[in-house]
Amino acid sequence: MLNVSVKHLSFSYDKDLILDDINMKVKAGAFICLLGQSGCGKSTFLRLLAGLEKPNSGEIFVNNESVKKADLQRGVVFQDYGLFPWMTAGENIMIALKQKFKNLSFSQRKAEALRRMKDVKLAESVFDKLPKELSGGMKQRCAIARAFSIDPPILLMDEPFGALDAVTRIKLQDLVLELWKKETANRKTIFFVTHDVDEALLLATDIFVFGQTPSKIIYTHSFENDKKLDRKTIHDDSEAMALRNHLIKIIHNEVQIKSNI
Ligand SMILES: Nc1ncnc2c1ncn2[C@@H]1O[C@H](COP(=O)(O)OP(=O)(O)OP(=O)(O)O)[C@@H](O)[C@H]1O
Repeated sequence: MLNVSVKHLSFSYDKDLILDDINMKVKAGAFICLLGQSGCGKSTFLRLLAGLEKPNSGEIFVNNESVKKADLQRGVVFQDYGLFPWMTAGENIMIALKQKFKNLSFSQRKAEALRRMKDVKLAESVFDKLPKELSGGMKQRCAIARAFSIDPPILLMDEPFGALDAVTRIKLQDLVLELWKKETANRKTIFFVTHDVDEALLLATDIFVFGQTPSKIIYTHSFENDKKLDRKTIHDDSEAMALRNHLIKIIHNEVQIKSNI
């Protein structure tokens, strides 16, 4: 389990300042949801966490070690699945396993890939199918299986369910929560970008809201004792409803807020 801290992080694309002095302390095993308007820099922030971009100033630390480049400690799941189109679903998982577990034989990797597919409720027959033969939900299950197969202590998820229909989205939200919760001793620290406040309320132990560019963190909310809301509470409970409405107003600049941190 790994803690993450972000200290005075700033980042520009050429001359455009996108992230301006971002600070964050995240405890190991937290489920962090990142909210903010389109274009505010959430994906950019995830790319910095992944080590795919370098900050102009400031640093990201994972257990006090500065992030300098991408590595297998941080897995990534993208909205567009990121599967190699020329490989079958099974091969997409096996190639990730090969990177991480170099000593596994082919049959061991195949067995592990099948086990990971079962975890995300994909039938064995999907193993030999190409991504183009799968529905969006199946592709995303495959991408999730691949990310979990290398067992990264930190998982970065960039709007993973943004392209899916409502029912599939609900199923995959439940699946990710189930996978995250079942690792009680070694829970992953998840950073999850979403536009959807309800999704954040359902998944998050902590919510961070980014303002518009140059973006700062303008609001945070942590649930006490990592208590999680269920779907019914989000829609029926007055406190949860008030938080939901408040978050929506903050994201859409309807309330003037400097920062609550
Ligand atoms: N490779 C790039 N080169 C130049 N500018 C970029 C690049 N990637 C993103 N940007 C710009 O940086 C800003 C932040 O983009 P980013 O994708 O991080 O925002 P976001 O909050 O994730 O948006 P969305 O919610 O729409 O995905 C935007 O203005 C975008 O146009």
